[in-house]
Amino acid sequence: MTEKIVYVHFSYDDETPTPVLEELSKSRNGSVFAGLNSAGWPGKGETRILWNDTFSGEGRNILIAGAGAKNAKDYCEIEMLNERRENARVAAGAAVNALKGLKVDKVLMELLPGCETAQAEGAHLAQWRYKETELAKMPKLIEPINGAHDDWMTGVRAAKAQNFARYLMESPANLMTPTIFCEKVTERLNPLGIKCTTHGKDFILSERMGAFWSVAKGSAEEPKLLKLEYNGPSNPSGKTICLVGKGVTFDAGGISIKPSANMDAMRADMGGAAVTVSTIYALAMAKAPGKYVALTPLAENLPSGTANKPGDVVTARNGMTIQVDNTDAEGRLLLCDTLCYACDTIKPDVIVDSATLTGAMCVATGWACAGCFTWSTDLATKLTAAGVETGDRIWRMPVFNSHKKKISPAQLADLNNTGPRWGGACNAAAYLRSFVPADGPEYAHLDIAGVMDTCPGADDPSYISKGMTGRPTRTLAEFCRAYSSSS
Ligand SMILES: N[C@@H](CSCc1ccccc1)C(=O)NCC(=O)O
Ligand SMILES: [Mg+2]
Ligand SMILES: [Zn+2]
Ligand SMILES: [Zn+2]
Repeated sequence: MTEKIVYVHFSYDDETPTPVLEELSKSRNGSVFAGLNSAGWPGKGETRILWNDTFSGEGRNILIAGAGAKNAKDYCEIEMLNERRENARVAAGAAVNALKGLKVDKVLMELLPGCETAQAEGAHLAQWRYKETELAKMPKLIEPINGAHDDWMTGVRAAKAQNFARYLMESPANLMTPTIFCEKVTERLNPLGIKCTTHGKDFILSERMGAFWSVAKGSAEEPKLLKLEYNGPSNPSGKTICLVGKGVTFDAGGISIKPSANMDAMRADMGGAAVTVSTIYALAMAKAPGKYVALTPLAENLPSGTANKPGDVVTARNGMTIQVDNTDAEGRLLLCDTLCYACDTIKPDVIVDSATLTGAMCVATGWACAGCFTWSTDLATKLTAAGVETGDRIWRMPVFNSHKKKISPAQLADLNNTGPRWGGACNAAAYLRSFVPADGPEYAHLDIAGVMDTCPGADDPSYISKGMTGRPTRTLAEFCRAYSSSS
């Protein structure tokens, strides 16, 4: 059987083609424009398919996707986006989505100058599915027709890293336990020269991580602390970046059990760990400069006879005592010990943690962006700038001493692991901040609970199919690249 190929081209909102599409139509006696005039030119993110266009010479399957406004800005202040590149991501994704179930072997995509990376990202993020049977319905191969192949490959790698995070997050909790997570990550990352070290229960206890252990002891699954180390070919900044990611492979809430509706989504409560390891994966695939260490504490949060009970007091690695009034606020218990461990043993210049930490973050910003909590304006600016480029945005949130006062002191301990509902994401950030010494590394906490999965019914962002998103892997990788490249 002959290979089924679809050529993908682009047009703009004012019903004008790209120069390449214009030439193509001319060479086919105007057949493409004739087809588009009949079908109607596609709007942004829409597609039209001209099957077996035989008007002149060789028959060709041609898909035209709408790339939005011709004069889209490189920085749109209202949307805080590189709009031109985001439009390219959306258009490339729409093209791939439109070919679902049509038994397409190969997509050959026109490259838009300056948007090659974004197109590869949109196309390859759109192509990915968790289920093999669904993946089989998508176009098998996506290749560029013309132009900057290196930039295209940069996008292919970025999408591959985010798709790895999606795989880790989407996997059912029985198939992605702390042990399996470490195995899967090591299997994928070790061949790229990333040192992967898995620590178990004994290490966690011997390192006095009492808060982390208090959550883990409620489950029969052994907790793990996974450490990744990647050194690029050079390190222009001379700095060490440490990434930390919450890895709760299932969060039932513990004794403060969650409602059963949609509890299955809590298989992705290890999203912070997934995007953290996938960022290191992206950097290593790109042979990016810099020195990086990633730490992901992994455990299950279940109700059981050995689980934390509301009111229990546990002691963190730094000696601080914590009253566990809500066992569902477990992420900060894993993270606080890991932050202390990072400061003590790695002594990094900067720490960025990622965590599906609070329902309050979902309420605050929904699916639009991750929340960034930091006392470093420089770090907030750099993280925000990375999101503008990748289209996977970061928004700075407040974390003040007034938030800290809501959780400390507790009645029976130095800190409470929960506080008032109001400002819940900020209160959690203030809790975490207490574990990074003021004279220690620069520090930012990303609450990624809102961007964990897609927006039901709205497919937001459009180039990511329904389910767990792997966000903001590409933004973290972009931040790391920019941070490590600056002197
Ligand atoms: N696991 C965290 C966050 S749960 C937030 C969420 C819910 C549904 C879909 C996506 C994310 C947790 O348990 N936090 C405790 C809390 O917010 O009270
Ligand atoms: Mg999972
Ligand atoms: Zn929880
Ligand atoms: Zn959780």
